[in-house]
Amino acid sequence: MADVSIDSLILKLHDVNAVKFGEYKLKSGLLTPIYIDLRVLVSHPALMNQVSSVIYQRAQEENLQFNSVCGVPYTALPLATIICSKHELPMLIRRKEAKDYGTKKMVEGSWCEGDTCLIIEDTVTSGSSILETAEVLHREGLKVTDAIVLMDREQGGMEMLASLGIRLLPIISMFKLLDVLLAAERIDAPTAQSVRKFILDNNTFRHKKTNGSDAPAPKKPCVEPKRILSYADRAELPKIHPLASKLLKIMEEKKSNLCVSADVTSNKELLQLAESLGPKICMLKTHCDILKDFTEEFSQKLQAVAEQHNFLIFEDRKFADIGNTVKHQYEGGVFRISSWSHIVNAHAVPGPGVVKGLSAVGKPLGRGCLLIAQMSSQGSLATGEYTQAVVKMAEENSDFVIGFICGSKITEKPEFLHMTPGVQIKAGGDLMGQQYTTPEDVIYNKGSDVIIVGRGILEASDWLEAAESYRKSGWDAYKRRSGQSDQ
Ligand SMILES: O=c1ccn([C@@H]2O[C@H](COP(=O)(O)O)[C@@H](O)[C@H]2O)c(=O)[nH]1
Repeated sequence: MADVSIDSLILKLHDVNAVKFGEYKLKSGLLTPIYIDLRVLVSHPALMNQVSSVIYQRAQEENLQFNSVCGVPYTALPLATIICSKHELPMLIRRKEAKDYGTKKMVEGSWCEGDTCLIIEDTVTSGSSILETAEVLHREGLKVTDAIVLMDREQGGMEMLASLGIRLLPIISMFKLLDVLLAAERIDAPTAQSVRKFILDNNTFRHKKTNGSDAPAPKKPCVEPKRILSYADRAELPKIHPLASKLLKIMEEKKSNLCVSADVTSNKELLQLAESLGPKICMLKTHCDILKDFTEEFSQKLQAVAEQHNFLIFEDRKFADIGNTVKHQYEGGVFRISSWSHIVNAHAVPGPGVVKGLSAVGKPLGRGCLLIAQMSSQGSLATGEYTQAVVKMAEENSDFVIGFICGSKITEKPEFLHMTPGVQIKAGGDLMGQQYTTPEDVIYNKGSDVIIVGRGILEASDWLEAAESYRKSGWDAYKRRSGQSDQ
């Protein structure tokens, strides 16, 4: 990053009272225990310059291609001005109200039809201000694909914008800010905890989409919607990984985006589950280390059932060590996972070495890997900047990484598959922090591709009936999303 580290930037923002703790009202009317007031920056020119440099540097690091820059009025306007002036970039100004004289334009500046404009924002909660600006720019014939924000409150803005084709790139995310202020003893642990709880409890995207009849009608996207490719279209993409292509074809053929999480503890039960639910699923997820009697013979039988019913096996091993260690864990030991599992997954925490190690074993076998970009459990640290870094890691290793474990669509690249656990017919949770959302929410609202369901099926009195009901919900949501609903 630019001249300053993110940690010192956070402390400087706290010094100038741009981060306030107490009780404040958000644009939505909601009371919040933390308020980010970046309007104060105009009185601190050195800090203003530092913030502008960090934003510009982010655009450089991401290699963003754009023709102009537009700051969301008003706080981000001077930031955009400094960046454009220093780097001689064309700037556009979005008016909040049209003039009632002269040109009556809503956007000031010059541009050509089809130009791409980079949006800059100071703080994001729901993403609605960025969306309003993007809509105005779009009406003027401009494209918006990316927005850089200094402070992401991590309350669903990123997901909402992603669902409309705008990637949000945050410099500071709320959880990072809290960690830094806590470590520097600027706030105490109960304050940090109460803010974390507020953020997790008030996700504007999840709330709007899952709140049924109380929720306001979803805003019609005014940003040019990207053409929604079907699973079958995506299976034929020139850059698609062969295993991802195979899975997409299975999904289309079996009309199923259901992955059953086979969290049972004996070989016999697991084989029974695979045999009975095989026709309903595109993928079976295992945790081989919870089986009390795993044998190589069992793994061979499981492969035969997968072959017979045309589904893939995904061992949810969540590798998270250095490359050399995961290579051994994947290939050897009691489980010899690479010999029977088509897909495995990994945390990105160790850095790209974890993918290199797994890829050394899996790539020659035609296997694929999912990176864990988000988790369904409450308080997960895999959010914001971390999630974005995981997407980048996947893009850099797309010869082996075929997609993500995530809560919602996190990249617009159609070659990557999005798979979401924490799914039940009713939203809710368990006593150990698991959070559930519905098949409709995951596939239709959040744009994921595959629902991963465990106890929603395993605890039902009739596994087959429950699996069919999840298959149907997931498939109907996909059909509605791609505008092919026949309901
Ligand atoms: O973020 C994650 C990642 C993995 N899982 C796994 O999915 C299943 C979910 O089981 P349910 O019974 O449907 O809760 C389970 O195997 C987890 O290990 C997840 O839940 N969240």
